[in-house]
Amino acid sequence: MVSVTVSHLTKRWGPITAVHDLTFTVAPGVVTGFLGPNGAGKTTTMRMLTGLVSPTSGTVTIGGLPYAQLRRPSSTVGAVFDAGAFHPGHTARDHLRVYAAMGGYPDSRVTDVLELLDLSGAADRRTREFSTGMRQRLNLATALLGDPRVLLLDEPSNGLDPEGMLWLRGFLRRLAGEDHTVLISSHVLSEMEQLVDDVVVIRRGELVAAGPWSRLTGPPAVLVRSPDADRLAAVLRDGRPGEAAPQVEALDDGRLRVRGLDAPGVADLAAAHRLPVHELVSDSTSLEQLFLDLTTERAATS
Ligand SMILES: Nc1ncnc2c1ncn2[C@@H]1O[C@H](COP(=O)(O)OP(=O)(O)OP(=O)(O)O)[C@@H](O)[C@H]1O
Repeated sequence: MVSVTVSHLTKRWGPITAVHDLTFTVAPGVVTGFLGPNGAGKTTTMRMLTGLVSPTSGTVTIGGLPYAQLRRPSSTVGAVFDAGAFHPGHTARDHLRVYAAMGGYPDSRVTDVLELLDLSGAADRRTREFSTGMRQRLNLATALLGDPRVLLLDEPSNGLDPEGMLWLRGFLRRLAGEDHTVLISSHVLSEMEQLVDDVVVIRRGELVAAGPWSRLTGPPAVLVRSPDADRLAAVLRDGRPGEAAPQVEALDDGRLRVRGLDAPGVADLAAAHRLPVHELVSDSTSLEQLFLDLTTERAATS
């Protein structure tokens, strides 16, 4: 099991401090989201993890060693940065063969990763015909040629459709389940909700929050709309016998925000009291708000 440890990492580009005194750990066996708004320093950090950019100060170790001291870096760390740097006339198999030869991996690995990434059927098609989702998978296949224990993905969800996102989610979950260490950056918090276990949030190159997703977001909330909101609020506040009372907040738009009771629980209580429910959704807007609160200037001054 290989952890990635970032310690007091700083990167200055001339007068710009892209990353400042950043310290965090990425654990194996979980998917960690690396979150921050545009320009926060995610790409710069990811590049420092793979030795593509050298830090001004601070260190990065992978399984206890700096990247430069890894015996076979591409069999320890696989990284996916920009999508689509393929020769348009090459087939997927051609592309992977070139990279396998560079890494010193046998051709059988090409067949393995094509299969792993659901690309066997497209192996002999030219990459110019590939969709965004297929390009992403070919990028992943390239990164996984050396069967690395650590996978770094910089904004992999860019341009992916819902089906592509669902596939990516399943794939990364599987890797984490096999004790891989997975770090995935994004500036879209809602896309990460179903995908990551842990988060590292940065703003202007500095750490804002790190830890399990659930600690960051607090208990999940649901939003419920009823024409009889006041009575429903009273019923929900009473909760279920023998359980902690849910928190209920009346919102300006007439809906109630409920914490401490899930959507089926809210629906069952409303039904038991014959109260009509016109809408019942999980509260994802609060996630975006949380992200904004964490990463905007207001957070810095409050
Ligand atoms: N090669 C470079 N030379 C000079 N400045 C750079 C360089 N690379 C990044 N920067 C600056 O460092 C800061 C952080 O950029 P970075 O690309 O790491 O952020 P990011 O969080 O990945 O953003 P995005 O989500 O937009 O990709 C920005 O101000 C950017 O302009």
